[in-house]
Parts: sequence; structure tokens; C-alpha cells
Amino acid sequence: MSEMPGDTRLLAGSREGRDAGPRGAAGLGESPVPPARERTTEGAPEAIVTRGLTKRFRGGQVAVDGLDLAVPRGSVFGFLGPNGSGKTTTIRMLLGLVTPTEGTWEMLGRPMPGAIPAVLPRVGALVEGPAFYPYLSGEANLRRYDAADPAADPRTASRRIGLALERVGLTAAARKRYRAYSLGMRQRLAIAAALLGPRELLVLDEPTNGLDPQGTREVRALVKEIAADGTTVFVSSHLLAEVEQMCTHVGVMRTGRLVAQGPIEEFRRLSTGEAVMIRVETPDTDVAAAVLTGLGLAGVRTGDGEAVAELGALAPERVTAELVTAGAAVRGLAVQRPSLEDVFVRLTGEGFDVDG
Ligand SMILES: Nc1ncnc2c1ncn2[C@@H]1O[C@H](COP(=O)(O)OP(=O)(O)OP(=O)(O)O)[C@@H](O)[C@H]1O
Repeated sequence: MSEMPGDTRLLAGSREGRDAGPRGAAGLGESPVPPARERTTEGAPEAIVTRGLTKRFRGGQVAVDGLDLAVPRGSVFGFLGPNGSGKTTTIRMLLGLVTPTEGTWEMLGRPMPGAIPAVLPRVGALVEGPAFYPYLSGEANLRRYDAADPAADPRTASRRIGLALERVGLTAAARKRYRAYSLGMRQRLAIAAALLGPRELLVLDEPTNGLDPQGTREVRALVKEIAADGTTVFVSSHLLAEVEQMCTHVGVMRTGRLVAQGPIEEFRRLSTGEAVMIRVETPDTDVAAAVLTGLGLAGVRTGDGEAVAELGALAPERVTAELVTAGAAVRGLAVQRPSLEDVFVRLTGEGFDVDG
């Protein structure tokens, strides 16, 4: 797994980068000479870096507020946040589709938006699904799509299209009409359109939105395959399970702010700070509750055939022994460690849809 600079910035923390930087001074288009720290090299360890990136829409709505993202090369970076938290606006800014109100950003080591002509051909993007013709085949649709790109050499179109179809596993269905494609195949074709040409970075905005479970699985598997080939993938989602299954890194958005970012392992480690619960399944709930209370455990409560408490640092075998000594018939005993979801809920103050 690639290392993210400043892993310690996992929690809400990317502020220092912003304060040290040219925030505010760099209203885009206002400064003809970019600050020295913007002149980065192609070999930068991040595929995307933003500093203080902000979008205030007319009418005062702040959609994205001082974003300091660092997306390591080679990562599958899950850009996670509830609906309306600013993910799409961020992606549109990164791709030069919307002008930031404030802040700077780099893609593939080059300062944007100045380097757009050099950088965007190396970046595949799926933001709004491309409109495909239902009565044309997948291949014919890609041909039209490719022909609309002035940078694409028509002499090599067939090869490009063949490779893109192969990459998304649609070679066998290339001649089928688009309208006969399943939802998953349609989305894979959209990803193929983003992969017409060799890409170092793929940006996908909610690629599984609206898909059935089978389509969702296909797209997730495809993202992993693309990443395994060395392409950095920046993928937005409001689904925690999706990010957990696909991503090596996560950035968490809440109302336009990045509240945390880092390797997913770091988030898992964070979850160890949450309360570990012990759940005793027993017909003798009162006896069990008395034992748990006697052991000094907090949050003791009884329910339907069970007694529950916060285990804290106590060894579960100690609880088991005391329960047996007290004569409680123990049918089951479970230690519940906090999930990644608990951590995200604490960070964002709201729940996530867990299912894909
Ligand atoms: N063109 C616009 N003009 C005014 N406000 C906008 C515009 N585009 C987005 N917004 C607002 O900015 C906020 C962030 O929207 P954005 O679409 O970036 O969020 P999101 O996290 O991608 O959510 P979703 O998953 O629902 O698309 C929302 O409150 C939205 O209403």
C-alpha cells in the first residue's frame, strides 16, 4: 500500500498544509506567476493534491470549504460523504469543469488549471454518465465517443476501442446493442469510454449509483482490476461498505469540509478507541447483570435473553468465570469490537448507508 505523506493528518487534520500555503492569495486567474511551491515535479508521490480548495456558489452557498486533499499515486482513494457534502463539486473543480473560488490544486504533479491540456489526456473521468445511443452497439458507441475527442488520432481508434472494451470485459458483447446491455454492462461501457487511451488516473463520481447488486459487484471488481494495473483511482461514494471493499485510502467529507483522510488501515486502528461491548446470552439476565455491575463494567443493561455492558480493559475470560461462579447459565458470549462505521459516524456526525 502506498504511503500517504502526513499519515498523522488522518483526523481533520490537513489544516497545517493550508495555513502554510498560499490560501486566499491564489484566487485563480488573478496571479500570473504561480507561487514557487506550485511548481512541482512530475514525480510527485500524489496523483492529486489540493490546498484550500473552495467553491462558493452564487447566492453564498459554500459547497466545498478549504479542502486539503492528498491522493497518493497507486491508491484507490474513496471520497466518502453523504449526499450534498460536496463530492461532485470537488470532482468538477479537479477536472476544470467548475472554477474554484479559492485555493490551488495539482494533478499528476502539475499545477492546475494551467496544466489542463497536458494532464487531462492522462486522466479518465466519469462524472455525468456519457449519453449512449440505445440502438448502436457498445463498440459503435465508443467509436462515436472517441471521434468526438479532438486529441484522439482516428488512425488508432480501433485499437484504442478494442483495448478499452477488453479492459472492462466487454469484448464478447462489443457488437450487442447498448439497449440490450445490463445495468452493469452499461456502466462498464461508460468506464471504457473513460479509458480510451492510457490513463494514469481515473476519476469516478458515484459509479455504482443506481446499479443493481450484480452491476455494483461488476463495477467494484473492475475498479480493483484497473487499480491492480497501476492506475490511481479516485472514486466518490456515499456508501461506506463500498469504500471499505474497494479502497486503500479514504477521505471523509462533511458539509463541504474534509474531516479526515488517510489509509483505511488507519481508520480501522482508530476504531479501537471506541468502546468494546460484551454481550451475554442467558436466561438469567438479572444474575448476569449483577455480575457485570459487580465487576465494575459501565453501561450495564438487560434485554430479551441477554445482558450487555462495556467491557473496557477487562478480560472476557474473567467475565465468563464470574458468570459461572454466580450460577448464570451462559448460552453465548460475544465481544463486539467497534466497526469502521462507528468511526465514520463519529467523524461525520451522521450515519452512512452501509449496504451497496
Ligand atoms: N451549481 C450549483 N449552484 C448552487 N449550489 C450548488 C450547485 N451545485 C451544487 N450545489 C450545492 O452544493 C452542495 C454540494 O453539492 P455536491 O453535488 O457537490 O454534493 P455531493 O456530495 O456530490 O452530493 P450528491 O451525492 O448528492 O451529488 C449541495 O448543497 C448542493 O446543493
